[in-house]
Amino acid sequence: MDEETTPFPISDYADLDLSFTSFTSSSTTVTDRTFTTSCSSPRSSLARSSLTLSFNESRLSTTSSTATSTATNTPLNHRKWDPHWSAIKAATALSSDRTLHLSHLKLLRHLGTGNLGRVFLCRLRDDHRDNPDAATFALKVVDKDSLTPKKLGHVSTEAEILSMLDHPFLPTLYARIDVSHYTCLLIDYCPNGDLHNLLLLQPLNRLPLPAVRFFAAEVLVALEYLHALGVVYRDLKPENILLRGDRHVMLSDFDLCFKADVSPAVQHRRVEKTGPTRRKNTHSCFGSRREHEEEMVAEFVAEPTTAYSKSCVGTHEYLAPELISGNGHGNGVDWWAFGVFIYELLHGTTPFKGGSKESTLRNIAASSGVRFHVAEGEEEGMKEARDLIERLLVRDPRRRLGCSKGATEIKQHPFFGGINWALIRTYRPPEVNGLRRRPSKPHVSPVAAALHKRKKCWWKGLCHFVKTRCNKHNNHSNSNYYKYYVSSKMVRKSSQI
Ligand SMILES: Nc1ncnc2c1ncn2[C@@H]1O[C@H](COP(=O)(O)OP(=O)(O)OP(=O)(O)O)[C@@H](O)[C@H]1O
Repeated sequence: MDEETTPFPISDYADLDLSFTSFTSSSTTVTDRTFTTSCSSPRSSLARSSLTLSFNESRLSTTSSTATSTATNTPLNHRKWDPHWSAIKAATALSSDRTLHLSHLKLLRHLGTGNLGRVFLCRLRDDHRDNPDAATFALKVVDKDSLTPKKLGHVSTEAEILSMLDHPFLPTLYARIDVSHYTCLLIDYCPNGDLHNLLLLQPLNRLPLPAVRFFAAEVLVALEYLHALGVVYRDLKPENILLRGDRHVMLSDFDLCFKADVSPAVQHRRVEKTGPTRRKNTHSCFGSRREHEEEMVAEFVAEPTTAYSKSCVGTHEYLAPELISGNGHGNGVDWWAFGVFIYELLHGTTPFKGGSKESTLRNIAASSGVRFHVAEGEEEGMKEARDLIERLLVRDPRRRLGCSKGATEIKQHPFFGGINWALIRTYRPPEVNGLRRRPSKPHVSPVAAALHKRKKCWWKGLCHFVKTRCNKHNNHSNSNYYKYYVSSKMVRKSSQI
């Protein structure tokens, strides 16, 4: 969107008034699939049709402790050159405390509304036209006054988890800005929507198997990282898988997570070597016999083994049986949800869906595995996909794939055969309906960009000069004609550069 045409009036510095009147979400829908045991407050942000954030930031920041900004300008060493951090650094270089404030940001568009607040597309006010993506972010704005204490707890959880993350398939928290009764979280913007919307664009709402394998593999890696931090996600579903500009995934929504202790360890496992050269003949006094060669493999296991929670949260169709029974659950709920997730990407619906939410819960509680309709001449890899889903949707978490050794054992399943896990972030994402590769923009060197800027300034100056001269000498001149003349000249001029 062209920032000059943004409909949102935002005053420049002192009195910051972020007022929004239009709230039709362009590409996202708010689903009602999320389930928590809490009830909404009457002042819930969802119930309101518009939002106005109106406060004086400068007054607050000098007189009150409620205006704080954290987590800015502290990139980890390996991310020092991330263009987003450089853009923030450049934008805050002139502020006295070198931290990011809301006045550094310009809101461009409303992206969507969740249980806790609204999310906006925003960019740094400083012009970064040579790399506009670097200055673009998503800002989650939570009005704390409108939330119940339970939901306020979810906001804290989300902010805490976000501040821990440093992974290509998870959001980076660039800044947390607390002003008045608002908490604002600045994270990566994902311009390609979410997997739920992508599914809706597919024939029969199903993704082709290679695309399912790709998205599932990336989600698996992200879940593995979360588990290694001791975080149980508990809200896996296509709606929460956003797609970045490069079409890789980004998990979002961490308000339902819970945190547990982890004790990562390297475990050793004996495996049989395969292949024709892996057998050897041994000779003894009892004759000769063929033996299988074995080798020890070291596996990194980092699962929150002591994770245990009793609260029933999540999305009906994705809830694991132990979550519904309320007898306590651990990280296994994520592996159950992972099975439902792969099923939904492949079949366009979830396996236990009933006519109502209650019947869905009953179906899950009574489930004894998942049944498939096996079609003739099915796609290659479907057999492996079915097997993986069956091993994930196991009622008893102790027997469920992933529950003893975590993601490692899921990665070894034949469905993911051939994936080089260490390089997955460099894989080219699948091209499916609604998610095509954009032709890359021609690279403009910084020198050419600076030259272009100078030429534009020169041309603007000339136009201004001509305009003032025309006004001075010809008060009767047709200003429409002048505008047409200048703008058509500018178009021609700029297309030459
Ligand atoms: N980083 C982002 N980039 C682009 N769009 C986003 C981003 N984060 C959120 N959105 C959009 O904004 C909407 C609201 O997001 P939000 O995380 O607040 O709530 P939610 O996903 O509906 O979940 P919940 O209600 O459980 O918090 C989402 O539906 C999503 O489409």
